Amino acid sequence: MNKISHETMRESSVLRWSALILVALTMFFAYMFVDVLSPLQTLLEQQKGWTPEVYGTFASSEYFLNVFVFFLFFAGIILDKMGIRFTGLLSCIIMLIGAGIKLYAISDWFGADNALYDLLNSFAVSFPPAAKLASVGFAIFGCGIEMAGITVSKTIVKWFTGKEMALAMGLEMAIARLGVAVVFWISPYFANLGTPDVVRPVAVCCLLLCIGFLTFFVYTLMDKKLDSQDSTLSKELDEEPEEGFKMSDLGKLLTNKVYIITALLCVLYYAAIFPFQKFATSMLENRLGLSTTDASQLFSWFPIGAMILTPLLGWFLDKKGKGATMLIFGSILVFVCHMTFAIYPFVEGDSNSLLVAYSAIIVLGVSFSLVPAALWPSIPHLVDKTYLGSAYSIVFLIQNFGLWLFPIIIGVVLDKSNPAEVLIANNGVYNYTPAMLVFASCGIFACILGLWLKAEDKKHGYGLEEPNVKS
Ligand SMILES: NCCCC[C@H](N)C(=O)NCC(=O)O
Repeated sequence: MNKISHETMRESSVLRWSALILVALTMFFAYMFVDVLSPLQTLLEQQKGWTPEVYGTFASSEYFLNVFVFFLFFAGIILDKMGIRFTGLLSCIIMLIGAGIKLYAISDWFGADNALYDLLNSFAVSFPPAAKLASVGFAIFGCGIEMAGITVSKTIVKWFTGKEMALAMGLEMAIARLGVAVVFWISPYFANLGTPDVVRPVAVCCLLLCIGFLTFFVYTLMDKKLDSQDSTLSKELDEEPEEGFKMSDLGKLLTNKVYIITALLCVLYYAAIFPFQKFATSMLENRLGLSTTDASQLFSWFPIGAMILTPLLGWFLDKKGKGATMLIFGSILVFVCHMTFAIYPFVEGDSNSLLVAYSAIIVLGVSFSLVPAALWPSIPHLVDKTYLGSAYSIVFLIQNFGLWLFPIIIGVVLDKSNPAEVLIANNGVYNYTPAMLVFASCGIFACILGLWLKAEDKKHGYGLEEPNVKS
């Protein structure tokens, strides 16, 4: 009898980690694009007249189509039906189209003599036409990045199941966080290179997105080879092919209590992170009296902290487990950080105030390592792998609802808590306390859900507290 070799590309650690780096680079450039305007809120207000409410609505548009046209739901089905290569490339193309529209919208080419400009100027006049078109572009881009996100999660499960899965997910997120940190440095730099201008950094990030497309393309060559090795192996072992996604699987997902608790924890936790990221620079400018560049560089320690710790915590989860406990601690820390920014009596130019702000940002970075490192590798413990793509897409869909809603809520809270006369009396300095209390409350609710999840895991043994690597 012939001896069957079980060796595939995933057994080579060099190839496995190379695959990870290629897809992680795609996410690196995508995350850079997401936050390219985040450090420039003040410049957008000065140059383009985008008030906090306009800016908040624009920031939330990234998630609009995913939530209200259910794009993420379809993305999950496309991923489970069409596979990683098709879905990944499609997501890159969608990101490029959306990014191009956003760039055009904020550029000088889109001006008053343009028919589309006039059309967009004919309704909701308090929302500038450039912000409207930029929001459309960002909404399209948002479909692409979320589709890429679920594709990359499934890719990691494909290459790393039974191996260093949490470490790989942690490393992928660390590379994405590096993208955010980098953009918080380079965006104000490019904006201020010459006459201050918001278009320059966006153009640079559009170019970088093209590199992300290329790295994913190279990955598809590896993916194709792995699929052919897997199908040869299945034939030799006489295994039944996998059935793939069925509509009935959706019912199974939505009635899976522990999966729904995880999704709700995800929406509340991330609502306190990504929407905060959009307002953080401006919050630090207003609370500490910092310049845009200083505020942006201070905030960049948040993704840097998360970048350093996420892979370490992923490694810890692989070896020691304790995933549900990590979710609880991470939620407590997000609360601590936001409460600090809500109530600490910061004084402009005071070194203690600066120390407190740095500490709170680092605490947030630690939190943002604990939760993602534990959350995403927990999904394969809770659902069947035949509909894993859809499982990730539904969690992202629920999460996206929060990510859409919260920038709008925060924009409105900021406008309402800073009426024009108060703002003038405060020399244009915004009061951020009510907005930060909204973010802090998300941490409390996420913590309660974390405790519930841990109790369910203890009762039913999903393995959330178990290590991933089976020795
Ligand atoms: N603005 C980028 C949002 C990406 C959200 C994505 N659904 C996600 O949660 N990714 C995992 C992470 O921790 O970044």
